[in-house]
Formats: sequence, structure tokens, C-alpha cells
Amino acid sequence: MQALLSKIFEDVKPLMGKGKVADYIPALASVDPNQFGIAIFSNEGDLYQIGDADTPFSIQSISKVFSLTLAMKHYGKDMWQRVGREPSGLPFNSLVQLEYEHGIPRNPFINAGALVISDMNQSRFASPHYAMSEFVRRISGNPEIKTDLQVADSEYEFRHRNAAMAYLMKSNGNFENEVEDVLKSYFANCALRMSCVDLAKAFNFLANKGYCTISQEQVISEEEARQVNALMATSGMYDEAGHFAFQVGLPGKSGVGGGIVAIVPGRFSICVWSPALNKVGNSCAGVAALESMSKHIGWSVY
Ligand SMILES: NC(=O)CC[C@H](N)C(=O)O
Repeated sequence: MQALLSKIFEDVKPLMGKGKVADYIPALASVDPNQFGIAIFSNEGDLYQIGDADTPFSIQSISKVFSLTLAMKHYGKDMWQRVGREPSGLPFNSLVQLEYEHGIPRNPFINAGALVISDMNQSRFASPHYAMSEFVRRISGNPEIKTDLQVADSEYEFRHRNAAMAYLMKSNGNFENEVEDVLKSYFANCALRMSCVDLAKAFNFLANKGYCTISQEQVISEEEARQVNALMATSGMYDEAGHFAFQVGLPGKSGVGGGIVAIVPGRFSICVWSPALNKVGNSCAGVAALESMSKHIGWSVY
């Protein structure tokens, strides 16, 4: 496995820095695009890593999977009245569909959907970001995970699009709490800094029927873990979900920090990271690395 990882890393390295670092969040614009890491964690607890796999980065939309998991633990099936389970086929921060569809977002992984999920967590926890931080530290086994307050503040300062979505949903009766409070929790969650190794470990419960071997807890049920994987497969890569399913064939979730997490059910959790993004906001080198991995190992779930 380590030899294969080295080969994939060398093959894909030339793509490092190709694309554009997210700059609509000004605090992210200064990240060095020439970084690239891969980590793979097996259900048996073996870790394989290469490149900048220990460097923490802004997890951004990857946090949407953790928020969904926390909400599922509490709300179970009831939550699906407020958020759908269909791919949107539109950019992650699109507003148009939301008005046509009466303030019910298509899925939990576009921004509007993640804001509804954050609203649910806001109703449930006294301090939703504290609950989230504690959760990711526990399931990754890394008590040092921190929030980048500069990124969180920068997102809040430039919050207008996300705020517009949240207020639209509020006008449709699909938002319980104060919009500004929920936005702050949502941005703080996006601003968590984790490395490829942290994320590969933290996501292992999705490869392992909902069970986390690090914290030794059943995070969610086996059925729920399957459902989260299905949502990642259909909606985890925004309007590139079809291409990703076609080329990689694994449930995946990306973030504009350049990270992508992928799940090989029953076997491995993977995280790749390189900050330069393609047009839809997915890491260029990251997508290429997962394509190469899937081709070499034949891991597709299809
Ligand atoms: N795709 C992403 O990673 C987007 C997350 C970012 N925090 C936003 O709300 O715009």
C-alpha cells in the first residue's frame, strides 16, 4: 500500500498548484497552493500517509458531514422534513433552487442544507461549535484540533450569500434560531483545522458500519452510516458528483480548503488535500489522486 501511495503521489504531483486557491474567503487566499498530502486509515487501524498529510488545513465543507452526523444522532428520521436527499446539480452556494422549492434545501451538503442542519444543532446544543470540536477531537483521537478564528471571522464578515439563504429559509418557516447565531456556528465549524491524518481517522466510522475504533463508540447506526455514504456519493462533490462517481466511484466530500474525504465501505477512509481548486471548488490534485487510486486498486462501490 505504501509503495502504491508513493507512485500515486509522484504521478499526481505535477498537478499540485494547478487551479486556484479559494479567495472568496479572504483569509483562505493566502494558503500556499504547493502542498499535497494523502492519508489512508484502515478499519484494522493501519495508517498510510505521504506528503503533507500531517499539515492542518481548513476543513470547510467537509464539516457538513460531521454536522449531519451530530444532527442524525438526535433527530433521526424527523429531520428529513426540513432538508432533502437529492443532488442539486448546482453550485454549492446557489440560491435559485431554494426559492422555487419553498426554502427546503435539496440536500445537507449544499450550503443551504448545511445551514438548516446547523440550525437543528443550534436548537439542540448550548454551544454547537463546542459540541462539534469535542466530537471531532474524540473520533480522530487528536485533542489538539483547533478552530482558525481568523478564517471564521473572515467568513462572517463576507457572509452575505449564506446569510441570504438563511433569511430566505427563515421567511419560509424552515429556520428556528437567530440567523446570525447559526451563521457564526456554521462558519466556526467550517474553520476547524484538521490534517489528512486527522480526517482519515475521524471519517473511519463511515467505512466501519458507524463504529469508531479510535473512540470505541457506535457513532451512528449501521443503517445511518450507509445513508450518509449514499448522500456523499450523490451530493458530496457539488455539481461534480456525477463525474466523481463515474471516475472514482466512492462516496466523497470536498471542501474549499482543498480537502477531499472518500470512503471505501468495509475497508478504508481516505483524505487527500491540495489547496488549488477547479471551477466547481474541488481540489484539482485531490480529485486526480482519488481517480488514480481508484483505477489502480479497483475500489469503486459500483
Ligand atoms: N464548499 C465549501 O467548502 C464552502 C464552505 C464555506 N464555508 C462557505 O460557506 O461558503
